[in-house]
Amino acid sequence: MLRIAEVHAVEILDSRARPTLAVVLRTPQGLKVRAGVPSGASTGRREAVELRDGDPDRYGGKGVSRAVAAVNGEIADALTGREFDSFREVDDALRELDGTEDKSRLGANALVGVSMAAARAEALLGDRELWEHLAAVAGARPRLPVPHFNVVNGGAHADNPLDFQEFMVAPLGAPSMAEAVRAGAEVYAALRGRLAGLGEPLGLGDEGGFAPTVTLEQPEEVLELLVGAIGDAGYEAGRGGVALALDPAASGFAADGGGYTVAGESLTSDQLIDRYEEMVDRFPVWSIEDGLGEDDREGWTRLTARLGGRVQLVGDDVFVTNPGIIAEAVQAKIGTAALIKVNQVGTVSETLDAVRVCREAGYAQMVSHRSGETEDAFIADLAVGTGCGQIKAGAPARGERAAKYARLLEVADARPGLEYGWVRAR
Ligand SMILES: C=C(OP(=O)(O)O)C(=O)O
Ligand SMILES: [Mg+2]
Repeated sequence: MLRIAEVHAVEILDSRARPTLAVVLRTPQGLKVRAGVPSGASTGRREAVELRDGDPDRYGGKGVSRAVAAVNGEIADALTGREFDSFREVDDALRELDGTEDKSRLGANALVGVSMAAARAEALLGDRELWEHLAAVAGARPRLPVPHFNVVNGGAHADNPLDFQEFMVAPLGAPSMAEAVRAGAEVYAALRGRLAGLGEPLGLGDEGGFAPTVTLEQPEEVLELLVGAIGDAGYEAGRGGVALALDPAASGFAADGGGYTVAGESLTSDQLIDRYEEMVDRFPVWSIEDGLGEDDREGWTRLTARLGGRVQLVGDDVFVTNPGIIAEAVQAKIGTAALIKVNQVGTVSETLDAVRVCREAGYAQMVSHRSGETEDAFIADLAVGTGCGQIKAGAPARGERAAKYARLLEVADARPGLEYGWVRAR
């Protein structure tokens, strides 16, 4: 039973110095919880709509005063003093109040902050850790996820020539959460040394990975560098040690008339698939997210048929954490896994529904941060609670990313019995 005494939003800044919301929720028992709302840059077209003010004189139109006002006005009026059986009922009330398919009236950023806070309050009221509560609600077996550290940034997350957005290292073979985080940090340090040796500036992209501007243009050059850095740090590059994962975020370099442009070269979908196949042959790449654009559904089906047996194919822009869209994609044989982002669908309970649809279809899941983050580590608990076995939360540097890894370490330390690692979806 969850009774809401007060819900209140404050405008804060995210990790890109853009406004977002912090939501504070109080219960009559004197409990106070807080949630920070993340925000993406390379968003899928069918994501739930983040409400921005559009006033060019404030934050270039990116202000959130309308979303803040929605929480402090309509949402607070509707929820305060009410008693709910569960946070799912709070989510239902939020959706009903908003009244749109895409949550555009009150804003998915307003809704998701309240939803996260409600889930957190309910966990505390039941004297449970958030991950324990989410596991109970989802009917899942909790597990510590393989962290995917985004160590080189490009695309929409960096001002550099790299078209691929994310180059990640994933310690699939680590024996524990603590060893996985250590591997991520040691590879990051080794990579820093290699980049310095190349004369690259050591500036960072939005997710805390390096953003080389001078010597690297082709994705294969970055993969080669990463294999070198993994070796420098004393690890084996591969599934038994530290593997590689990509999020090209291909919608970001899709050409207008169809096809793609990578490092100035025009490629058809099939040529880009050939290129991925060569990467998988040459490098220990174990997972590719958004290898093709969200509108290239036929290409996605061919990509899945060709590479789905060799490498995990994760849908992000193409699935947008939407249970209905994922169910359609399963029918169309698109991808083998889904990225799971709470703000992409706009409530925690719909996020758990998306995870369930994946699980039933034998699709793997990777819980994800956004490129604009706060210090809130909700997704660490979500990853553990759903037992999905995978998380991506950026580089092992910068407070807003490190906070997620810190929370995973804290859970691992408190519950030595929890297993670490990736799980085959079926
Ligand atoms: C985390 C991502 O970036 P953003 O938050 O900008 O969508 C992503 O594309 O997976
Ligand atoms: Mg992505």
